[in-house]
Amino acid sequence: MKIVSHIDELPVLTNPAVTIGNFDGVHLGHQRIFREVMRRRGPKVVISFDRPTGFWLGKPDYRGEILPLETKWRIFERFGFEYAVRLSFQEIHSLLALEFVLQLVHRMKDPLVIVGEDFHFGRDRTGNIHLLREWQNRYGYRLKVVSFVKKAKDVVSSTAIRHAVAAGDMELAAKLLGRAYVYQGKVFEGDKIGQKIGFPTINIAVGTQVIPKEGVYASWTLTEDGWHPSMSYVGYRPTVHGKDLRMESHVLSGIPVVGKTVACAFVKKIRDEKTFHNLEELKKMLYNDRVKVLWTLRFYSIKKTLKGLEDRSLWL
Ligand SMILES: Cc1cc2nc3c(=O)[nH]c(=O)nc-3n(C[C@H](O)[C@H](O)[C@H](O)COP(=O)(O)O)c2cc1C
Ligand SMILES: Nc1ncnc2c1ncn2[C@@H]1O[C@H](COP(=O)(O)OP(=O)(O)OP(=O)(O)O)[C@@H](O)[C@H]1O
Repeated sequence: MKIVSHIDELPVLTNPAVTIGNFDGVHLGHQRIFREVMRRRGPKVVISFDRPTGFWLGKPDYRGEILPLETKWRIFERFGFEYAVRLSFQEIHSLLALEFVLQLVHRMKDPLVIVGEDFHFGRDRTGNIHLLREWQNRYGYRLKVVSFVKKAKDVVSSTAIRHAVAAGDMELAAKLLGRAYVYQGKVFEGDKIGQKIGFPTINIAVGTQVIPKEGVYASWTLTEDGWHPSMSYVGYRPTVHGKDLRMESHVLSGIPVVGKTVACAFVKKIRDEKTFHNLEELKKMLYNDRVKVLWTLRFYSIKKTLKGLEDRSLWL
């Protein structure tokens, strides 16, 4: 997949199928659009942003990215896109809807634009599918609107997924995403207390993705040597009077973990975080957690957890 940073850096494309959006998460709704694009013969183009617009606009319900920033582009490639335009928000947010359409048709001959029902674009989100429909003949493109994907009563949207993750509802997040939520981050050295009590942990630096609610999770942790069943903790470590929010993963097999960056697929929350009187009590609880996690993961192989997106190269 060729990635460019402006539409006018694309070669002139004939009959391309083009889609536009944040696509944070590449959730089930986005996937329906991508499948529509892939059914077409012409070059396949995705136009997206360096970071979701919610981040730049400082929306109060924006809690971070769903996908690690680079992973989103790798998943586009995996879906079969041949070209990706990686626009910076600063550049695009002041463009009028019409200016955007003109840029598009300047570089593309008879493009087919494929978007969802609630697609908005251009300055102040003034562009929408009604305008796009109206302008089709005048500016020389075709429009295909993909119907909205819903999961029973649940709306599939990046916003809903961010909420689910922040609330610790990993099963809902996975239902809307079509795979488990994955957090990726750099490893840093902790205080080594975990080692002393027989539960060494990988400490994952907090980055810009949505942070799951404080608690303990059944998870899979990806290191340089593959995915490992694990139990992960998000919280302030009240038992040891911790100060900052930590994300830690204990690999159940105890295999020494290598790598500067790891990824953690959160499968299911198994309990809330607790304050223990001492490390002995915490240790006892960790043995219980281990049993619960092993039991939970019996039903979630890594293949079932990530639905074909388990390649290391997508996440690290
Ligand atoms: C599965 C798991 C569950 C945990 N649950 C709690 C908890 O409920 N309360 C708490 O204070 N710390 C909890 N911890 C965090 C431990 O206090 C922490 O791993 C320990 O302090 C080691 O930190 P270190 O790696 O920086 O040395 C948990 C850790 C893991 C791996
Ligand atoms: N559930 C869905 N079904 C079909 N298409 C969808 C769905 N959700 C979003 N889309 C479409 O995907 C494209 C990209 O939209 P965007 O990434 O902004 O999605 P979003 O999930 O609605 O995000 P947000 O929650 O931040 O508004 C748009 O064309 C949009 O209409």
